[in-house]
Amino acid sequence: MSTPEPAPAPLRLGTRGSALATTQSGLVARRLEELLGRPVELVRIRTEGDVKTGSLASLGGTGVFVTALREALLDGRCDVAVHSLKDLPTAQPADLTIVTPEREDPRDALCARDGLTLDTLPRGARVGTGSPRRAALVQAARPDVELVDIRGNVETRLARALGPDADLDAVVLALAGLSRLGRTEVVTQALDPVVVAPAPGQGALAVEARTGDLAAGTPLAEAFAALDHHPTRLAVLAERAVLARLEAGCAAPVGAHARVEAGELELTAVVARVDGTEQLTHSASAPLAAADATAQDDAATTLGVRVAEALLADGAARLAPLVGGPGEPRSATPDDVVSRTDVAPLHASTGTDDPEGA
Ligand SMILES: NCc1[nH]cc(CCC(=O)O)c1CC(=O)O
Repeated sequence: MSTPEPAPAPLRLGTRGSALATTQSGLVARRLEELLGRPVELVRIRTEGDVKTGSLASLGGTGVFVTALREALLDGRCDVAVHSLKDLPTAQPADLTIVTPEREDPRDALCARDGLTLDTLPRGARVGTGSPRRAALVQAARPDVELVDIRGNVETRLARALGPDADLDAVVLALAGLSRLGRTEVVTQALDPVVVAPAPGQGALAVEARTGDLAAGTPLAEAFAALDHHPTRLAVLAERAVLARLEAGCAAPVGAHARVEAGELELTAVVARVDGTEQLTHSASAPLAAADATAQDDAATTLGVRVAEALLADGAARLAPLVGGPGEPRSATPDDVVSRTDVAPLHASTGTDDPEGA
C-alpha cells in the first residue's frame, strides 16, 4: 500500500499588514506559486511602526518596516519578503538577496478634487504630501500653491482631498501604489517625470530571500531568476546609485528616473531645494549593447555615480542639506554660509521619500 505524496510545505512570504503591502505581497505570492508549483502563504509581520502611533519620522520612517521584515527573514519566520524598492536603504546586506520584477509606471499621481491638474489648480490651492521631494518639485512648478505635510496610509491621504471632510484640494501619491490597489480612478493627472522627477526606485518591487537559500539550480533560485526583469534592474541600479553617491537619505528632495531606450540606459536626476526655489538637473546615458549582464549592471551603477557627481559638482550639497551625508553636519564652505539661511529645514535625516509608509 503506497502512502500519498505529502503536500509540499508552503513557502512563507512575510508582509506588512497595510492594504498596499498585502496587495503587493499577494501579487508576488501568486507568481511564486506558479513558478514553484508549491503553495505560498502570507505571514503577517507586525512592526514597531504598525503598533506605535505618532510621527513615523521619529521611528526612522519606513526603515522600521524594512528592518522588521528582514529580521523575520533572517530568524526564519518567513522565507521571502516583498518591499517597495524605493523604501529600501541603498546598502544591501550580503546575507539577503533581492530581485526586481518588471516595474509599474514610476510617475507620481495628482489626485485632486473636481478633475483639477497641476496647471488648473486655483491660486493658493492646498496640496498634501509627506514627501520633501514631491513638495519641492510641486512647489517649483506652482510657486503659488500651499504644500501641506500629510501622513497616513493611501486611503487616509486620499480622503484629505476627496473624502466628505476633505481639507485639501489635492494630494500626490505614487501612481504604482494606486494602480496595484485598483484605485487609479482617483488620479486626475500622472505627473510628467520632467516636472516631478519620481523617487529612485518608485514603482518597483524588491523580492528578497536569504542568500543561502538561492544556491544555483535550486527551485527558489530559478523562480527568482524568472521574476527578475533586467531593464527594471538596470534602471533601479542607476537610480539608487545616484542616491548612494549623494549620500542622501530618501528624505532628501532627490528624484531620479532611468529607462532603457534603444539599447541605451538613460538617466535623469534632480536635486531640489526643499522650498522649490531652486533645483539642479543632470541627464546622461550609457550604451548597453555590447556588454553581458554583469557588465551592464556595472554600467548602470557607474552611470548613476557619474550623474550624482555632476550634481555635486554643480552644488547639490549646498541646495539640499541632506545631500552629502545624512545626519552629518556639512563642512562650512563660504558657499555654505551664504546659503544656510535660505535652506528650509527638512524632515528626519533617515526617513524615506514618503515617511508614513504604505
Ligand atoms: N513610502 C511609501 C510608499 N512606498 C511605496 C509606495 C507606492 C508604490 C511604489 O512606489 O512602488 C508608497 C506610497 C506612495 O508613495 O504613494
